[in-house]
Amino acid sequence: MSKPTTGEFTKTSGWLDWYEGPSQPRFQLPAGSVDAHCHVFGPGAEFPYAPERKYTPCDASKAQLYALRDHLGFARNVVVQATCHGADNRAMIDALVNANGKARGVATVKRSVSDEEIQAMHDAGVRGVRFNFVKRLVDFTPKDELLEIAGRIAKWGWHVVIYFEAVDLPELWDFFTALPTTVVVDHMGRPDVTKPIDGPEFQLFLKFMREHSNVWSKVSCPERLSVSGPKALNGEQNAYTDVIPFAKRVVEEFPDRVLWGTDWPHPNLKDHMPDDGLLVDFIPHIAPTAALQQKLLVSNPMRLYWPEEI
Ligand SMILES: O=C(O)/C=C(\CC(=O)C(=O)O)C(=O)O
Repeated sequence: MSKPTTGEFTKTSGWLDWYEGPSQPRFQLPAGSVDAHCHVFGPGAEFPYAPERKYTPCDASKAQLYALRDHLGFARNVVVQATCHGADNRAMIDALVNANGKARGVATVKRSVSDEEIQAMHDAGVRGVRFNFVKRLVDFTPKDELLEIAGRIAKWGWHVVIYFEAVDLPELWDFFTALPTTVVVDHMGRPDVTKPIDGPEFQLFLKFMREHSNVWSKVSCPERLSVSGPKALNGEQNAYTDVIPFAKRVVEEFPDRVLWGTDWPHPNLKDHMPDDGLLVDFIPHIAPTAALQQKLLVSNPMRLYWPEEI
């Protein structure tokens, strides 16, 4: 992979660029595996970052993303609109239409989006919208506006991806359970992994999935959730052990409703930038059997993003 660039934008202070020269994973991904959560950033010179953004990243282009896909052994990607591009989906869509059908996308849209625009995004490969409730990333959007969007995109068979932090789930519960589509939670709703897995916070998340069969979860981002590490660097084969019980519980209890993604280029990490090859080696710790791996990496994402091919 080529080096990260910054273009004409100035990166947020302390920004960590994605890891150059990731290792070759020891874990061999099943054929047809999908990286179901990753982003493209710009390049800013071609697709400028949104004026309302809360951070300015280093560039992370479609070519660099697809080089990583091939290096790690993934077959396909789901490119999720990142907040640094606001509701301007051009960089994400450009990545989709240049992927030979091997990428689908999740967009951010405003209430003002037209049916023609939704149809054009659908034709490009978009299959969902993302509602972000992480306060450091976005300004508040009224829930009636989001519900209206969810109702409209449901007609295209799209789903809603939600990103929130565990402490906010009680307050968001009524809204989330009113959504009319499949709902995909980013990074297990960001559990605090220093709290007990059987404590009220994570149990509420499990109840959310248990009582609502339309709710799926990405069991991604151990590098973001981990407190005690060790970090996926320097050949570490047992990284992020504090996250394993949480992700494994979700995979084992809901094997047909889980997805996995690299989260490349790992926006806003402050502590370290993981070696993506070692992140792939984390997968068998949370999905220990071949059957669970097949569902997590192939059957589930195919059912959600490429149902016409199965
Ligand atoms: O990459 C992620 O999923 C997480 C992010 C960034 C993000 O969601 C965005 O900018 O849209 C984060 O926690 O900063």
